[in-house]
Amino acid sequence: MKIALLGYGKMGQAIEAIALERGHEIVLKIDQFSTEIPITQADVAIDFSIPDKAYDHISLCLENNIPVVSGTTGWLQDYSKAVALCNEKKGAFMYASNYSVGVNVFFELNAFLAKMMNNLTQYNVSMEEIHHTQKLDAPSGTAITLAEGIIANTSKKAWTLDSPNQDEIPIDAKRIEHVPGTHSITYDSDVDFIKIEHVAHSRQGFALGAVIAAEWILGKQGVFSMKDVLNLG
Ligand SMILES: NC(=O)C1=CN([C@@H]2O[C@H](COP(=O)(O)OP(=O)(O)OC[C@H]3O[C@@H](n4cnc5c(N)ncnc54)[C@H](OP(=O)(O)O)[C@@H]3O)[C@@H](O)[C@H]2O)C=CC1
Ligand SMILES: O=C(O)C1=N[C@H](C(=O)O)C[C@H](O)C1
Repeated sequence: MKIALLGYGKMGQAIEAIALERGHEIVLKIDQFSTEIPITQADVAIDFSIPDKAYDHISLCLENNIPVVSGTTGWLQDYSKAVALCNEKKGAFMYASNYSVGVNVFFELNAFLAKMMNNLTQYNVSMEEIHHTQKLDAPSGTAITLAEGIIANTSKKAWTLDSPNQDEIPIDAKRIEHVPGTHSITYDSDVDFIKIEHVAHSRQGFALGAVIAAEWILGKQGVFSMKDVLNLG
């Protein structure tokens, strides 16, 4: 498979290593200095860039009938536009806030736990995410997906980085050198707390998941998520 890497930073380079190991070819590497993107050289594109560029990358791919897998976070105000363009062009597009298998299992666990905790009003829910200091967005895309999982299964209506009101889930976004990605959810009461946590040891899990998603999307038409790729039962 001929892959275009739209964004060739920490994730782009981790994806390149795994894609080459799996027998693929990298035909384009785009960074902030790239002046043109000859996307039609590629069979599939993988976008891990910056929030301000993600929609431009995705729409360029869809306009040129190139399937695109995006992992860039912090651009979701344009997500519905990307979905509409994909449907109009009969293209193939996937976004996931986190491509690792472990986090996708964690998303399911989070939803299950939220459902159980819904009527237990003595518990207060909160979330913490920790990432490296170069991260541009806060909270992380993964934290937003986790918050959406809680909102869908409880009376909570929104998340906040500030002091929460009764309807809100507080998210504490911490930035610490070299941390690849840690997310935890805590339900605290006067007598105990329940905490679930996912800790990434490195970027390998995100990168492998993105390459598997790119292999999977080739030849398909539609708007997909990582849930479509993984058979979590
Ligand atoms: N969904 C998931 O599983 C994961 C998502 N992410 C997300 O992926 C994104 C990238 O993360 P990461 O690789 O760590 O970030 P990096 O900062 O290491 O890489 C970003 C890349 O985008 C490029 N870039 C910057 N400006 C432009 C521009 N104007 N046009 C084109 N490219 C540009 C940078 O170029 P240059 O090198 O020249 O600066 C760099 O190659 C983030 O949004 C992050 O949150 C990260 C991990 C997992
Ligand atoms: O920027 C990162 O590094 C990461 N970003 C993603 C996010 O915002 O959730 C996924 C992962 O946690 C690493």
